[in-house]
Amino acid sequence: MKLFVTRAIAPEALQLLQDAGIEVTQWQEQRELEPEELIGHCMNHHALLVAGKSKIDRQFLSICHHLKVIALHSVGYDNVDVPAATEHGIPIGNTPGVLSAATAETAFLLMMAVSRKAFYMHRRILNGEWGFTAPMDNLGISLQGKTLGIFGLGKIGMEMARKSIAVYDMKVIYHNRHRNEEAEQTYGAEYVSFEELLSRSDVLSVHAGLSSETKEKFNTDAFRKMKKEAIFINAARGGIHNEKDLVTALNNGLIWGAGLDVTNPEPMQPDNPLLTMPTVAVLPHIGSATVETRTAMAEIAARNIIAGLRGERLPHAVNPEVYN
Ligand SMILES: NC(=O)C1=CN([C@@H]2O[C@H](COP(=O)(O)OP(=O)(O)OC[C@H]3O[C@@H](n4cnc5c(N)ncnc54)[C@H](OP(=O)(O)O)[C@@H]3O)[C@@H](O)[C@H]2O)C=CC1
Ligand SMILES: O=CC(=O)O
Repeated sequence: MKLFVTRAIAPEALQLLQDAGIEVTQWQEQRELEPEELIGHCMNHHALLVAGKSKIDRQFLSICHHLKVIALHSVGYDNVDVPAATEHGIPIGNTPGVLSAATAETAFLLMMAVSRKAFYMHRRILNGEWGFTAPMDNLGISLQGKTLGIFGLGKIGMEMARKSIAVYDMKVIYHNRHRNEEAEQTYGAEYVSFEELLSRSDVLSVHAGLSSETKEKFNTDAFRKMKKEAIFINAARGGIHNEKDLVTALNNGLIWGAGLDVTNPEPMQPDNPLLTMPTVAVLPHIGSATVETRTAMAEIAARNIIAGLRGERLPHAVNPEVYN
């Protein structure tokens, strides 16, 4: 059985695949595969492991319908046309859970950095602008006891809630489509409407997946309803906010600051005005990027591939309906 992998992944996972007798070809170039190149490789393979942003759309699936399994090296699956995969009988695997702590850590880091203008202060030092430490200079905003609003309180949101309560004794409110009773019991999280989430949050942290429902949910209309002192954090998908509207909201003082691990589009261009704003911190989509987490993600992806090639149920399938 032959597997094509779209990026270099952790060696521990390659070992699992080899032990299972699977022949692995890894794309080694430091660029994303073009769609035609991906199709070309898939024609000669039985399985695909997608590590990166390659689009698995209906056209790709109709050409590569012989694939027995596609495993994502991510929990998010907005790059896949899941209904089309199910129609073609292809199980799609993802990597939930193992990356929740690391991704929440990234959101937490951004929240702290924005609240104390840390990235901006670093840039000023690099420019030789240490300045005076006068009482009213360089002031940030304290997070102690403030209200954290979570849009999409699932596995990563739970970790964000836990850290924010433990460190800053924050009050957690959230908006999902369904109530998260575990979060309500464990963290005293309060379920609120989307409008209330906007109006009450001191920090609003986005942890929902990207879908037609969440696309550009954070736009001028939403930013206008937020507190002027609020911090907006997005460590989920850049498509959930409208970036031009975010720039305008910050410039016009509709909100105070923003921390982004994900941008719209990616990569963010170096001349983007967000990169020079004092109350903005941007990271290049490194949410799950620790050695431990990426190894665990690769191992789950490998286990999904092995199960799929053996005709067994994937340990983590995005489309379990494929087995009906
Ligand atoms: N920056 C990075 O590197 C990383 C980013 N991510 C992103 O984080 C996302 C979340 O991951 P994870 O926590 O594991 O996923 P979960 O499925 O555990 O949580 C997602 C939450 O979002 C809620 N949600 C989904 N749609 C909506 C909606 N339309 N309105 C309100 N709430 C909604 C869901 O609740 P309900 O169904 O009740 O609405 C659920 O609680 C991933 O999809 C991925 O895009 C993940 C890992 C790393
Ligand atoms: O963005 C990363 C993911 O796992 O989803």
